Amino acid sequence: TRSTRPQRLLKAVQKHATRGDPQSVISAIDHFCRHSEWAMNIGDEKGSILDSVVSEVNPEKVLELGTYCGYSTVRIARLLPPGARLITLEFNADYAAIARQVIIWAGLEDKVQLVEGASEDWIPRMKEHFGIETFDFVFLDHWKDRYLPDTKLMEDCGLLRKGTVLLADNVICPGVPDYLAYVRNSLSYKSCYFKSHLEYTKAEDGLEKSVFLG
Ligand SMILES: CCNc1ncnc2c1ncn2[C@@H]1O[C@H](/C=C/CNC(=O)c2cc(-c3ccc(F)cc3)cc(O)c2O)[C@@H](O)[C@H]1O
Ligand SMILES: [Mg+2]
Repeated sequence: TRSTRPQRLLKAVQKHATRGDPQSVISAIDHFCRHSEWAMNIGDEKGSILDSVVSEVNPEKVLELGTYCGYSTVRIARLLPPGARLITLEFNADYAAIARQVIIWAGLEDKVQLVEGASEDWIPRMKEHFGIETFDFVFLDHWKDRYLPDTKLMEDCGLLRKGTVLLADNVICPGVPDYLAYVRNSLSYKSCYFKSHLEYTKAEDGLEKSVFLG
């Protein structure tokens, strides 16, 4: 049977990227998506904004919602200081399998814990299962109608502390109107918009950075 797009993306990484070199993995995926097949990775333009926010926060504990093929997982993990940890949640077994291989090819498996499961099931278990008190940085890039309920769930589970940074992809395209209204109007967040473009296209998209005020 015909291979899937994530399988072809992984093949491109294993063919063109140097094992243990995260930047070459990032470049191989961006080349594949720009010249072969579009895929919903954050991409190089928004990815540079993600890099700058991660570098500014310099987080010890990171949560990513929606691993997909692991592109943003690699972008974030490559910037983390020694001892820092990234937990990424992915409930599609096929995508999780591809992402695991991409993360291993980048040589970042020691910094990343990929959990195969749904955010709503695992957010409430972060403390007892992973010994996580609070997260320093959260990247939201899963189903767009889940950004808001999962943010409220993280608040209710006490996983956000004064200063935790939430960074949300696709706030324009496909768009997350309910989430945007919440973080921009809530007195518990200081929010700002980074205008950019939808990955590998000229369409407008952007990232919303929201700092939890406690
Ligand atoms: C049920 C909620 N909980 C979840 N828990 C764990 N993993 C989850 C969850 N939801 C979704 N996922 C996973 O996250 C990923 C989903 C991402 C959804 N992203 C998009 O739809 C998206 C879509 C576009 C896009 C933009 C313009 C288009 F014309 C077409 C597509 C661009 C993007 O950057 C996107 O992120 C998948 O790997 C999915 O299996
Ligand atoms: Mg996205």
